[in-house]
Amino acid sequence: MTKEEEDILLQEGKMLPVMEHFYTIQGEGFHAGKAAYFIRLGGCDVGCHWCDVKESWDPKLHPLMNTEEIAETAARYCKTIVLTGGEPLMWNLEILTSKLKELGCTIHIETSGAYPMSGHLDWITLSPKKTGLPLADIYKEASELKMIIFNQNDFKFAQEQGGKVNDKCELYLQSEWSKRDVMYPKITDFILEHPKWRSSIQTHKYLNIP
Ligand SMILES: C[S@@+](CC[C@H](N)C(=O)[O-])C[C@H]1O[C@@H](n2cnc3c(N)ncnc32)[C@H](O)[C@@H]1O
Ligand SMILES: Nc1nc2[nH]cc(C(=O)O)c2c(=O)[nH]1
Ligand code: SF4
Ligand SMILES: [Mg+2]
Repeated sequence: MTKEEEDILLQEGKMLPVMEHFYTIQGEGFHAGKAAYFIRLGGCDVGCHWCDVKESWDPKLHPLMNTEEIAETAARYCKTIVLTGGEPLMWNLEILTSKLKELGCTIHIETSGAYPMSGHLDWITLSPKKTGLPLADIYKEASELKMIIFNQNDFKFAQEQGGKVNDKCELYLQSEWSKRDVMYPKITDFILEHPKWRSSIQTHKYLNIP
């Protein structure tokens, strides 16, 4: 296949760069503890210096896979699918999510919101980043807001972003992993003062699962 032919299939969402796909337990946020099949798409230019999957950033390092085949594989394991990355909204998710819906799946997405929404998404986990702010449309659609706390300034950013989401959106503070010993005590104090927020912990890292 030529580069041009590949680009067309990517634009149409018929093929997608898949870094990895695996059956595990959702570790974070509202659905923590739930079995889910994760599809991690390559490609992200948001540039979080503490990102725990920097290997995902360059999409060229990840093989293009046939979208309908990846959907069929996922749905054989589980009907809860988590699309993540990288930044999954960099890609056209129409075909992937249509196929997953046809197979009876509920589709969750983990996103920074920095790219336009596409496809059929049942649960949107929005995790805004200062280096690539969410586009305006996603705030009214977000199911949960998951703010990463790396330092004290991030509480202010969390409150700003919390003011932009819809009323039904669940609000979470999650410490950046390497700062957890310092930041969870601060997150605890913050939540006791602002009880509409809840804490989220990357439980999969304690369980030693993907
Ligand atoms: C790797 S990102 C991929 C999806 C999307 N790019 C995003 O940032 O939402 C998945 C989730 O992990 C969070 N995350 C990434 N690195 C982290 C770290 N070092 N500590 C805590 N959470 C982290 C992100 O904020 C996001 O909520
Ligand atoms: N178990 C598990 N839960 C997760 N929740 C969000 C993740 C992600 O990287 O998007 C993630 C992940 O990588 N593993
Ligand atoms: S937006 Fe997500 S994938 Fe991209 S650098 Fe930040 S945490 Fe990593
Ligand atoms: Mg992760």
